[in-house]
Amino acid sequence: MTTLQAPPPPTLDPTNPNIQTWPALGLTLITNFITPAEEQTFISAFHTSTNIPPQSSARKRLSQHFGHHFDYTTFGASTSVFTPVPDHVAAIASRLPLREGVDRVPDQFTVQYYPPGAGIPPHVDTHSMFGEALYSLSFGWGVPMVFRVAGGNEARKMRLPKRSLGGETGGGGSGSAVVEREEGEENPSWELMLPSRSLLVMTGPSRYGYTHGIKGRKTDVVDGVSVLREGRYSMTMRSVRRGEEIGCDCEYPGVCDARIREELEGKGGQ
Ligand SMILES: O=C(O)CCC(=O)C(=O)O
Ligand SMILES: [Fe+2]
Repeated sequence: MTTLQAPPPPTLDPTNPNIQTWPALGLTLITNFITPAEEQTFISAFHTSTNIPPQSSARKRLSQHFGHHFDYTTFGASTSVFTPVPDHVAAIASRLPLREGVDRVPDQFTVQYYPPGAGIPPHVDTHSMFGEALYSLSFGWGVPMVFRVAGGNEARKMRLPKRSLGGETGGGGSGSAVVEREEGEENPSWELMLPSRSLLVMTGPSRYGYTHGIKGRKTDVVDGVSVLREGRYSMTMRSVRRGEEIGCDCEYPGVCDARIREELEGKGGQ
């Protein structure tokens, strides 16, 4: 059991107590983003759907995809596997906060179920394949998400010839390679509680220059009280980059797949 390390203080929206932002990080958390009734719809839909792969272990994460599936070999969107987006998912997508002229309505959706105790290793979602804004809706239960400044260790792992793949039971995120942290490397990190029915929006530094992950543990300390985790669900929403849009010019070349590809191709003498 680990105690939460507090995130930097948020900026509060004077007109809406549900909105907390960290402008320097490009991070926003909106509580009560969906109603309890919508949450129930999502949970029942997940359990009655037919496109969830068989669970290899009751303790592992389960993923379900809508739109172009996430391809765990390219870390991008599948060009061939597509599942139509159900109405309850499209309804949420249509009310996401978009920055005018910058963000597009997401067209790829990954619903994941985390049994109690399950987590997701720290990772950086693939920069080049998806639009900047990543949206994650939490439901069923609240858990803390760990953010850590991506450093040399992440950069090294991303340069390995064969990266670990996160499949249905996943190592890494549904949008990335796994980044395991090595001992002795302690970049600044903190945990942000993602309450059930909240929406997290990652842009800028939190999207490109930080890893995010969820510790696999049975208990969380919330407001000083130890609570047993229950099953948590999330829906990650991304917009797929296509053709000329694929690429990235972020300020974090060390953990940018587009830059790493260029660098490795350069080394290969092309
Ligand atoms: O469960 C979440 O909130 C985040 C999942 C995630 O990071 C991913 O799918 O890439
Ligand atoms: Fe992720």
